Amino acid sequence: MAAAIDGVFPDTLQELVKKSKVLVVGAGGIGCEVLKNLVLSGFTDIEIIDLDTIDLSNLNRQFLFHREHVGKSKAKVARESALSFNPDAKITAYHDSVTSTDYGVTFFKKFDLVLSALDNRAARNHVNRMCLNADVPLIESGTAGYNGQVELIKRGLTQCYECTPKDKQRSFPGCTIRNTPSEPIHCIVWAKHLFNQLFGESLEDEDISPDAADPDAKEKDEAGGDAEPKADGEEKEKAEESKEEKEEESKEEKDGKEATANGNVVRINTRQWAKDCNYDAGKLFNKFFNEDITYLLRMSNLWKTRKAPVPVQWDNLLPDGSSGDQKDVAKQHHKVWSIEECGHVFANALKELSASFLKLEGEDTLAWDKDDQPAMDFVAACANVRSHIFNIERKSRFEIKSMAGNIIPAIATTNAITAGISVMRAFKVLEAKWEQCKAVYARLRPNARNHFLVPDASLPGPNPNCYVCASDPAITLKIDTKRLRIRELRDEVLVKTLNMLNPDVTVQSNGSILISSEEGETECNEGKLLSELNIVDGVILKCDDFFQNYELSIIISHFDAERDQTLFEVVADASQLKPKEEEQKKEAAEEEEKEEEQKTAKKRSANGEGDSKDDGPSTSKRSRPTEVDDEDDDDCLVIEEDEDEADVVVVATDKLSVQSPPKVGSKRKPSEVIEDEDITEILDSSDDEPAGPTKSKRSRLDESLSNPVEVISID
Ligand SMILES: Nc1ncnc2c1ncn2[C@@H]1O[C@H](COP(=O)(O)OP(=O)(O)OP(=O)(O)O)[C@@H](O)[C@H]1O
Ligand SMILES: [Zn+2]
Repeated sequence: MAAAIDGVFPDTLQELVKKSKVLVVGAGGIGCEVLKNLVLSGFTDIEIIDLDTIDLSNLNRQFLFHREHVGKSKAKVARESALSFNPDAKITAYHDSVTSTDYGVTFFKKFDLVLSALDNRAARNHVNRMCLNADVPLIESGTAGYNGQVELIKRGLTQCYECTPKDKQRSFPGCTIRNTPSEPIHCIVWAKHLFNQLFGESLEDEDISPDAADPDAKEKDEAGGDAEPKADGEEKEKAEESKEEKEEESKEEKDGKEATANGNVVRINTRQWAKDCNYDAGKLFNKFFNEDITYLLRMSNLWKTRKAPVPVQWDNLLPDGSSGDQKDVAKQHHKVWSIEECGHVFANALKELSASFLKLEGEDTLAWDKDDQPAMDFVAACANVRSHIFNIERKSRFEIKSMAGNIIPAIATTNAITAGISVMRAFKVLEAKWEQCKAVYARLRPNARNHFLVPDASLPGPNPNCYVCASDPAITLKIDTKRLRIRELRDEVLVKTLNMLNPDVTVQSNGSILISSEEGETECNEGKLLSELNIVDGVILKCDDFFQNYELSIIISHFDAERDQTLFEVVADASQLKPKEEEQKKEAAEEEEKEEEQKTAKKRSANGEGDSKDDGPSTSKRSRPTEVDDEDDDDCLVIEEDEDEADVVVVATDKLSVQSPPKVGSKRKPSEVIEDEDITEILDSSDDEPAGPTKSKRSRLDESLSNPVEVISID
């Protein structure tokens, strides 16, 4: 405990360190380093939480763990190892998710400071909300490869984690994944879904079979609208059949289809069907890569402007029933496997996965994990076969692993530097030297002043429009109310996008309950479209997450989504949604301006002055502080705070505003629930917009909404 030695720290800081209670969230790459630093700095009252167990692949950078710890709780082993630095420290470890209801606001209030070392946005958002509620300073950190970032979040003083919109996580529409992939990632996502359909948690919106209701597959009439497909041939039949099926089956598991002798289609569950086939590699391969592709080819409209896929047959691929014993192929991680090799890998992985799956005896499912060899082999092989079929470049297993896991390789040094900065920031927080707690960015290349660590120029204050930390948060939800269902509003919008845990939603105008956090209370609403319940343009919803002590108003703004468009978009700052008239005026003014510019440019080029530079439209959107331009960096060898980071680029910030105290939880009692009949009655009484049938027959939620592909970012 070097820092506890007299003279290392000023006495006051030494005292503060000794008597502070801190929480570390995450015991991975950064968390292990943070814990070690805290203990070595003299902190003696620490709690640490991590939901995971130690994986072999963690050992190259998580130095509190060793080979014998593989499979054990990260938090618990981290605690044991850290105690070896100071056996007198009191460290409590929780092998649990920080989002569990066991760790509510009261739990967070115990701490003087929270240091988060997480790897995903959902958990970060949650910790952010808990710290705001408990009014505990949070030091938030993250790394991505050589880039690292540490920032302080303190209620009323700084931006919170959700004050600035984050880059959209990359996601793909369902019909692109199921019908018209054009990039390797589309095939990788499809292969992961296939894994889940066979062995994992099978989600309806991860269906891998062709989507016959794809609007692109329909004929367009002269006006450009949707027309029914041609009445002749199987195509129509299939589309009709699928339409009906989709309408009737929405919930239950589905997928496999087999034609009986009399031409009827018997629906069977893909998972069950695969089991019934004894996981015969040839049969499964032919279904996914031959029959389903042949079916897709019948949707001829899809291939008018695209290159048509070419089905692959197992027997042509691996003649003579070749069993696929080439085990070593799968070990060639950097090689791009041939299609035959993919076939071998597929067969071997299928054998292993099905054996593991059957051992579970229907009680559980397998979880896809990039570090699980057969699971990764399976996805790599299937993704490549599909890529081959759609004439997309194939990738090596190594590349696919990185794309499937969205991995930017973790760099131990960056983690160590970032954790070091986190703990140095912790000292400043304890001393309440807030101005010295500016965010710091670690970067690969030195800036013009030869610095690798660059602090922000200022401590950005809270965004008054933030939908989390503002005193009365509200968002506008642009949403296709004719295609999105209440269940999707809850799961995709409120939980996945707005990060609530278990929301209650009421309609502001009449208090009717749309979504209840009590199980079963509003089940009858779940399958209904928003528009069916008169949740249409202009309606305001009140959302309340009791556990997060979080209330949010949602203003519904309806739009008709196009085929490849996601069905909703959260607009945190309502001023971005200009009234239509104003928008038109603005567009007209811009148009005029453009014409004017063009005229000037023409004149200039006529005068030999060259083209004018188009700087593109300006945006008033605030962005998260990003790394500063090299030329703009100032003396900032970090940590020893320089007060004069003068010409560092400053991201527009709002003035500090004092937060209102956290709201007292006001859990609604079940007795206040309005029965379904009431809802129907109230909703029917509104004539804002008729609850007409949906335009598109697709009943599925776009892939993009249901399975955002996470991209690790350091924000
Ligand atoms: N909700 C959560 N509650 C508690 N811990 C969490 C939660 N979400 C993520 N974590 C933990 O945060 C840590 C982040 O560490 P890190 O980024 O090094 O990830 P990793 O899983 O150890 O490594 P990699 O993802 O590169 O294999 C992980 O140990 C992870 O288990
Ligand atoms: Zn905020």
